[in-house]
Amino acid sequence: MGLAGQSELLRLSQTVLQATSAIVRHLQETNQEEPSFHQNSPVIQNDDTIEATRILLNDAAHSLLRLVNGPVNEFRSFFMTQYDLAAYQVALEFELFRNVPLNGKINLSELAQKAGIDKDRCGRVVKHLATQHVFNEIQSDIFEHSATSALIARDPSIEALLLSQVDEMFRAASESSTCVQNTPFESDSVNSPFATRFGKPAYLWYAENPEKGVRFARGMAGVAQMDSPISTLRDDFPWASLETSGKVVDIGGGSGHVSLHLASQFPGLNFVVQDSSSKMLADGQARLTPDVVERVSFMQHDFFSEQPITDASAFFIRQCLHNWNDEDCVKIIRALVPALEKCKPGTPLLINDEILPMLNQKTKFEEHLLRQYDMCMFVVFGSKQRTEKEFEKLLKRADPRFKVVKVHGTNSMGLVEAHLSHEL
Ligand SMILES: C[S@@+](CC[C@H](N)C(=O)[O-])C[C@H]1O[C@@H](n2cnc3c(N)ncnc32)[C@H](O)[C@@H]1O
Repeated sequence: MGLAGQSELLRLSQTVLQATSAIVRHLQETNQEEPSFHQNSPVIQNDDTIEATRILLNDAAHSLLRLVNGPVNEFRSFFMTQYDLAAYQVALEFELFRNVPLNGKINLSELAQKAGIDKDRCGRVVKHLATQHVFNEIQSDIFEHSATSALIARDPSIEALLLSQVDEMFRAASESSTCVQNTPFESDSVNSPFATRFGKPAYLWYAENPEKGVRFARGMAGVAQMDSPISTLRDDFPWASLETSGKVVDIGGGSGHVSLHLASQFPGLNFVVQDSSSKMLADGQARLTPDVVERVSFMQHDFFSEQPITDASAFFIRQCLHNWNDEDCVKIIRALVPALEKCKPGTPLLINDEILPMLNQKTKFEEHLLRQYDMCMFVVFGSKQRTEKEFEKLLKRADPRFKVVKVHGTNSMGLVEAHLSHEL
């Protein structure tokens, strides 16, 4: 029994019921069909309130099941997780998702033949996945897509994302403790599980394996669909308050998809996309649309070198610092100081990254998702996600005159606004 004499299990199940009822009401009020596992099932169109309800539901349902299952049953489900990944690895690598027809069905012999593998292992993999509603086995040895498997078949960026995770990242993750054993007090791209497995840091390995690099980059578009939508950025910061014709410098901006989006929303602003990769910059240049072509430019720049633009209205750096350890981040931020000293006082440095919550600031469900990214950064780059305080510490280490004036944004991505005081 809980503190108030009420059953904790019932309290959690009531939360599950209330949250589910709110979602069903939302579907009815907005004339949406309920989702099913069918391959053409609609997905729930959320607004912010329903998204908050979905999080509450997940948190309560997971806690409820964990309590009812108890630790032994929990570990019975967990300790073979790597074999779930093994099934995904085979299914993705041998294109089982593509080979099951959308809006049709296929028997096992034909599927194995198309995949070019033996019928026995093909069947075991698909049947394993079907137990998680990834594919439906509609009759013995006859399969069709489920909503989940159909997404992989339809969306190349999701397929690429999953492939790079179950291929190189899964292999890299398995070297995590070896990496820490090798360098117990040092973590960077050279001393990362990825480098332990592949012999070099991820960015060098991808440069030498361009087909995997392209797959990785395509997968990043899949991540943006799930977790770091750039659409919310428009409202996360008062961009329109920057001076007219102001210049926003998008540091490590890749091919500039964020600047292109913001430029289309704020016709009074100009953007300079900086990146070390000439390939990405050329890719962005080729994607300029007439409405922004005059206002978005591209510049090759290494963010460890002194920032050359000294008349910016804002410096913006998105999802770059989480790829680097603290020492490197301090160098990246410090390279901006001479430029900020020459810009107008109050010129914002905007750091757009996931922000790890303080204890109990978020539900366990949400914190777990964020900490999965943190472990991902450790495995791939020997780097980390940070709390607001950790960002503040980095800024102060780079220059004690930095002050965090506000943290914008309410979803998993935050926008830390820092100013450099011009007084000594
Ligand atoms: C995770 S991506 C983020 C891209 C973009 N800001 C976004 O949010 O989609 C990191 C970016 O940092 C760039 N990068 C890596 N090392 C760099 C360096 N030394 N100088 C400038 N850019 C660099 C990469 O080329 C890549 O585009």
